[in-house]
Amino acid sequence: MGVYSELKPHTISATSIKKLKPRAIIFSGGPNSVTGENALGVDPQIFELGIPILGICYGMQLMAHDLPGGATETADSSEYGQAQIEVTDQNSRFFQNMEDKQTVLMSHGDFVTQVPNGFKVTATSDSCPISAMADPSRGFYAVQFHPEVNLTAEGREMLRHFVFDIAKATANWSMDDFIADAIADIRTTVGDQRVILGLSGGVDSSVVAVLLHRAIGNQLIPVFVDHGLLRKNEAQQVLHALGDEFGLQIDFVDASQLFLSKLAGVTNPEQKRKIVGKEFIDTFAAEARKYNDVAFLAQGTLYTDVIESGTDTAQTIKSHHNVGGLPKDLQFKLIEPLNKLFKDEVRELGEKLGMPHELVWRQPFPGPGLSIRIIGAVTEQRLQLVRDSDAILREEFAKAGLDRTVWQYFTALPGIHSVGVMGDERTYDEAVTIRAVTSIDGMTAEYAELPWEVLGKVSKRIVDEVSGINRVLYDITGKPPATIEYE
Ligand SMILES: Nc1ncnc2c1ncn2[C@@H]1O[C@H](COP(=O)(O)OP(=O)(O)OP(=O)(O)O)[C@@H](O)[C@H]1O
Ligand SMILES: O=c1[nH]c(=O)c2[nH+]cn([C@@H]3O[C@H](COP(=O)(O)O)[C@@H](O)[C@H]3O)c2[nH]1
Ligand SMILES: NC(=O)CC[C@H](N)C(=O)O
Ligand SMILES: [Mg+2]
Repeated sequence: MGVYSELKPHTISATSIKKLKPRAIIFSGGPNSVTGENALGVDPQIFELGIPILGICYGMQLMAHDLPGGATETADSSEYGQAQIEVTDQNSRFFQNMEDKQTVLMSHGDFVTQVPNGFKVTATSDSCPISAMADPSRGFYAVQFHPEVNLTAEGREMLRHFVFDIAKATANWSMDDFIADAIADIRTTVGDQRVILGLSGGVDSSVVAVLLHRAIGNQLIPVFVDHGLLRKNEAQQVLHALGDEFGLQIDFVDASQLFLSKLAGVTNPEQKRKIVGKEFIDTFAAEARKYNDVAFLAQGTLYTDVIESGTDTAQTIKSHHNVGGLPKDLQFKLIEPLNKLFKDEVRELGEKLGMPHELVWRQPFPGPGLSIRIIGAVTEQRLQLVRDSDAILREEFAKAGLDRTVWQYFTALPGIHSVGVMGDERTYDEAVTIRAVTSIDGMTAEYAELPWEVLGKVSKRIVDEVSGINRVLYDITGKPPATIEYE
């Protein structure tokens, strides 16, 4: 929204907050329970600062738990997914000028059962009678649902009401400030040393490449690793797009045999991710040894990667190879200019930096590549199945124009074998699933509604052309409760 903001841990004292002179405080959600052993609390003086507070999910439950008169309890059944709420307070500034019925994302097991003194209920639903509450006299607002995710249809508007109408913040922070600050920062940190950049051909690392190139020119060494887990023809395409066309001097390393040998027989998803993380670092280190002054490793790490990998207060959902998958004794200092941004912000940045449209809007591809799309052990043969089926899917999506509307789409091997009959012969082969989602930042996603015709064509082609696949499934789960990738 163009408002400068900072993320702080729940342990920050009211005195430290006061020194920062914030316009408002937002308490985020979290996996713990405010009534449980591992509850994360705040300094009670925070409520006396006279600063507006918005509590979201855990944040709301915390307000009800800490403020006199309120209560939070764990109910018998949880609520995960989109829900309809009804705004009951027409004068609420949080919901001003909005329809009474709102579609929101609920993701909780605890419920506020009594609003604290001074609060009133501002929205309700059958499954969550206190869906929102407010005490406008103190500037305290709270919602059980998640206005910060795109599955809450009017969430952004609600947040705007809080930020601008209630907290009276001003929008004076822009991507241009971000570019200038990031470049200045990189120059100060790096001095005259060299930086290795993990370059994947994806949006994030390409944006980092442009920022670094502007900041330190030829002190940058972009390294692109083929770990044997890339998509069909990907290595050639990346070298062509970023090397030949974009003009980067890319250091290309074929480490596929090494990665595949380390992954052999490994089935645990977290273990796979850690192996990939470590092998990447070892590969970068081997490249760094060719020069004598490389102290830094730059990566296109986004905030999503950080938060999903787990922090002091956020649970590990999956260890992204570039964060949670890094070895403990990392020999590089990290440069990660995008680690507070989300994908949509990085794309905006890419556009501002004048990067090619196809690159900026390329679908994300995870660093561990096809290894996390193969449930069970990764073998050359199974890689071939997922690689060939994915190439067919991408080709058909491009023909149908779906590559422009679907956020991410790929095939995966769920590890199911089933009986088929092909040419009068019995088969007992693997199934492949199609995953296609719409999203904005990858934090939440919905399965894409695809034309049957396209699905049918993809299914037929995969079974006809990829020997070893006899069944094609379509995954219709959102995130939450699933995630986009399979591991
Ligand atoms: N094959 C690779 N070679 C070198 N570095 C890589 C490779 N794959 C991933 N990385 C590093 O890991 C980081 C995280 O990967 P991630 O897939 O999230 O970002 P990306 O590839 O830059 O963008 P996108 O999300 O669009 O695929 C990258 O930004 C890059 O620094
Ligand atoms: O570079 C990456 N390293 C990883 O380890 C990783 N895991 C997931 N992803 C990508 O992140 C987004 C959210 O993924 P999930 O819903 O599967 O958690 C999706 O866009 C995923 O493709 C990764 N990217
Ligand atoms: N998303 C959240 O903040 C969840 C809060 C709490 N863990 C609950 O289940 O109700
Ligand atoms: Mg990638």
